[in-house]
Amino acid sequence: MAVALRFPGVARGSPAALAIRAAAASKLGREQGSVRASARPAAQCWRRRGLVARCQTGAAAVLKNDEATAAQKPHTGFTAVMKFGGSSLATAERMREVADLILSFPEETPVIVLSAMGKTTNNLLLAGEKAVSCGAPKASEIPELAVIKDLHLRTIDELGLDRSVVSGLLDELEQLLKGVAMMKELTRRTRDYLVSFGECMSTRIFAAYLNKLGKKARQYDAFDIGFITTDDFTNADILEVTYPAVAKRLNGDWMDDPAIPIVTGFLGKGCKSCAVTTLGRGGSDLTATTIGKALGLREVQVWKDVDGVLTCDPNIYANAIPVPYLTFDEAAELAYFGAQVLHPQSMRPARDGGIPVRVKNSYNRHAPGTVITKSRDMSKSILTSIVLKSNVTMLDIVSTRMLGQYGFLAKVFSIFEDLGISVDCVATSEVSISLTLDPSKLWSRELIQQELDHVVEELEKFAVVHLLQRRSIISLIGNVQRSSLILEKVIELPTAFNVLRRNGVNVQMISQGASKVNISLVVNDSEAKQCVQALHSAFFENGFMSEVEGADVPQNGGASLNSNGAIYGN
Ligand SMILES: Nc1ncnc2c1ncn2[C@@H]1O[C@H](COP(=O)(O)OP(=O)(O)O)[C@@H](O)[C@H]1O
Ligand SMILES: N[C@@H](CC(=O)OP(=O)(O)O)C(=O)O
Repeated sequence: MAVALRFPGVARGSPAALAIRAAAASKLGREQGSVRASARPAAQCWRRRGLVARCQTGAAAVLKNDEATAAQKPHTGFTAVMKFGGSSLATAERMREVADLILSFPEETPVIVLSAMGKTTNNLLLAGEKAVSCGAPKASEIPELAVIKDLHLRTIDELGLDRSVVSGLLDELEQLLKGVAMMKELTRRTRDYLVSFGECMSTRIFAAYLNKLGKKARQYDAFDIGFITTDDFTNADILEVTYPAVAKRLNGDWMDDPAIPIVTGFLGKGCKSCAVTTLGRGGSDLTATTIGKALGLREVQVWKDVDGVLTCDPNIYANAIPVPYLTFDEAAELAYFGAQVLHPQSMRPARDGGIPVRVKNSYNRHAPGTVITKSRDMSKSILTSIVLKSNVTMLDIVSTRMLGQYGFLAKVFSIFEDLGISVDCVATSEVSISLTLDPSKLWSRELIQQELDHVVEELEKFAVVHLLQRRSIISLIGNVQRSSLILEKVIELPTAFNVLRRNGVNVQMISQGASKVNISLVVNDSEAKQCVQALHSAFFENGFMSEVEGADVPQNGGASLNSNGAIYGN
């Protein structure tokens, strides 16, 4: 895969372009011919996987991805990324503690990634929604704006900083809300610009505070240092060009004038629009792992308000316990299926770069946390965590044709493809299929009832369709090698299903993905929490794990269910 490195102001064929070409080639130990340096006029684009990035004037050296990253890594004084989420930065007191925590690792030269303070992102979104209908004269009086101003100014005062650190941004924010109020609309693009104020303010405050403590720090807005994304506002993807650009900027600045970088999480710059984009809620985790990969660092630490990744969401069940080790695959699956603790995409750069991720508790810094790596000793592991994803839409589709007809599944999936709707869990037989629709995709596309009706209408041309809403997916994230044991436990007496039945829970679908890291059960939303609690007790609290540890267990493909999934009745 090729990426383009741009060097603004360097003309094609100029001595500088030739020098870049020669330097890149020699760095890679390659023939000069394998590296192309060229100049391109402003507004010309380079294309990658169909995505187009508009670039400034500059020369482009085309290298392979990993080589490009290597070429950008002549030096790094940096050792790790430390990311702190909103829950770690809720007040001035918390900012002090986080600064103290960072300074308690004098051996580290970290890159710091910060989210917005506390609930600031939610408050910004609420303020934006209220601005749409309140009328321009009232925009300054939106209560959430007052909460945001109060939190940030109070924090500045309590930390003994100058209010000018954020006063300009607060004025701009108020102007923006007035603009939204005048226009009476909040587009996704404006929404991203609006929420960016949270991270822009928290990083400025924190950098100023570290400087005040005598630790030299430099604030960065991610959209200004090479975080280039797609233009999918509110849910943008990071483009490959980001890695060399970010490495070049952070390493370059460090070499010129060493200072701890304090980078805004969650934000990027759209490749075509050049506007501020966001990476989806919780996206600062992804910013952190992206920087970790770009700089080839030893590890990425994400500091939260819990003792690591837990066996289930502690808000659903207080008996959840920390999981000490996870693989990238397990963590990605866990995040994708709804564990709010990590951003679903955040494991990708870490896995690609082979950078371990450590989930730690900023309120309990000595707790060991969770270490996420490429592989781990799975010999004693069975079930790792139970995850709940609520408000899911499920479809039961039964072919009206006889058995033996081919093309049924293909037809079903081509409809979803045509309508651009993403499917989550699937369980199938030859003539019927149950599936759930990915709610995050529904949210980001704001899929409306009309569209769902359209899906059903299309499917009804060749099938009987039941649309079932307000369902929950309960995902059992577990050991690849012992999925059959988990299934036995789920299905057979005297365990989980029995527990579920005793609790009157009707399991409507079971699906086991091909990766076998994940077994999913679909139940009604109203029964889901009770179901998670019952499963947690059955698996984690009744000695089951220690009972089966080391037991001679059959490998994949449990007798009860087809490994590609099966409908379990309704
Ligand atoms: N399996 C889980 N393990 C740990 N935390 C979880 C899990 N599922 C949900 N959570 C929730 O995720 C929260 C931490 O994630 P998040 O709010 O994104 O933190 P931060 O804002 O600090 O990045 C926890 O407070 C907890 O309520
Ligand atoms: N502030 C953004 C981004 C983020 O990552 O936040 P946190 O780290 O607090 O989950 C959000 O609330 O979505």
